[in-house]
Amino acid sequence: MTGAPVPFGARLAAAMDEAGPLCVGIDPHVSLLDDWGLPDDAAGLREFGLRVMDAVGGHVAAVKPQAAFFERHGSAGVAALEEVIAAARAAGTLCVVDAKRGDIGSTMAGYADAFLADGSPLAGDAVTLSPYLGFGSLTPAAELAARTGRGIFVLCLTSNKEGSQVQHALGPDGVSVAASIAAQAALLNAGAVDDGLPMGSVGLVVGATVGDAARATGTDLQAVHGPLLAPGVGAQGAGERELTAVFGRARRQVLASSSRGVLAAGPDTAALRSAARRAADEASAALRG
Ligand SMILES: O=C(O)c1cc(=O)[nH]c(=O)n1[C@@H]1O[C@H](COP(=O)(O)O)[C@@H](O)[C@H]1O
Repeated sequence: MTGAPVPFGARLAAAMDEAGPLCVGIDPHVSLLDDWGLPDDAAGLREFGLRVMDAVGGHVAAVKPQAAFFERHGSAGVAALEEVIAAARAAGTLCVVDAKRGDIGSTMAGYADAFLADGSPLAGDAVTLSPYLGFGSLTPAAELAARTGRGIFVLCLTSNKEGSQVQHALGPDGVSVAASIAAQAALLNAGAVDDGLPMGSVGLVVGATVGDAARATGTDLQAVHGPLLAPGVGAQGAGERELTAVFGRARRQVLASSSRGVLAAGPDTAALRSAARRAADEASAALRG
């Protein structure tokens, strides 16, 4: 007899306690493939992703393959992404598939099946989603994630400077888009709070580069009671100081994410692993101290 799956938020909290609050992004940029002596084709992507998994699998809380780089090579690239997701599963390392999907509700159900259903080759442990067709349009994904013990990370305050155009905008009620997204995520996590879980499974994406945007937009990150995926560490310039400043009292919920900052140490396995270790130690010092 199998019981209900352990919810993603609880699994992530345990993984962060054990390995430190770091996610290694698997972003096979053409320039990195070149540096690693790999071809810019599906076989190169596969090799790149599996080498990263070999180096960091079992050593970090999570990995985050960036779907865009795999999709560049069509179905063969997507097959390589599926292999990387399977390798993360085999290593017991949580996998956030960075696909940033979002569509009207009935189509969203299709994306939900692709990235969150048991048995789907593209399903990791969580997926990144875009709420800009309305937070409610993500309901099919939130519901399926809850049923399968997976998680979702909803874009809230993104690390790019253009994001503020949309995310800082005020609705008719005077509430910013970012604050409204955070409040709706908090509602979905209320059950986890009631159940005494360390975190809910509905997370937000909040870039480590956003400065005081949470305060400026009235976004209560701590009240989300869910994981906060924080890209922008490393190559985009954020470090320990920024992580502490951006997240303040919400910092224990944060999963810092670095792609190029770690990947630049490759292709040597030991060098990649120690770059990930250093990044995890920095994230721990900033977020857990
Ligand atoms: O959802 C994301 O992960 C994401 C959101 C965001 O606001 N900013 C951001 O950089 N990302 C992703 O995080 C990764 C950052 O890569 P590096 O800048 O190389 O660490 C890329 O895959 C981005 O698509």
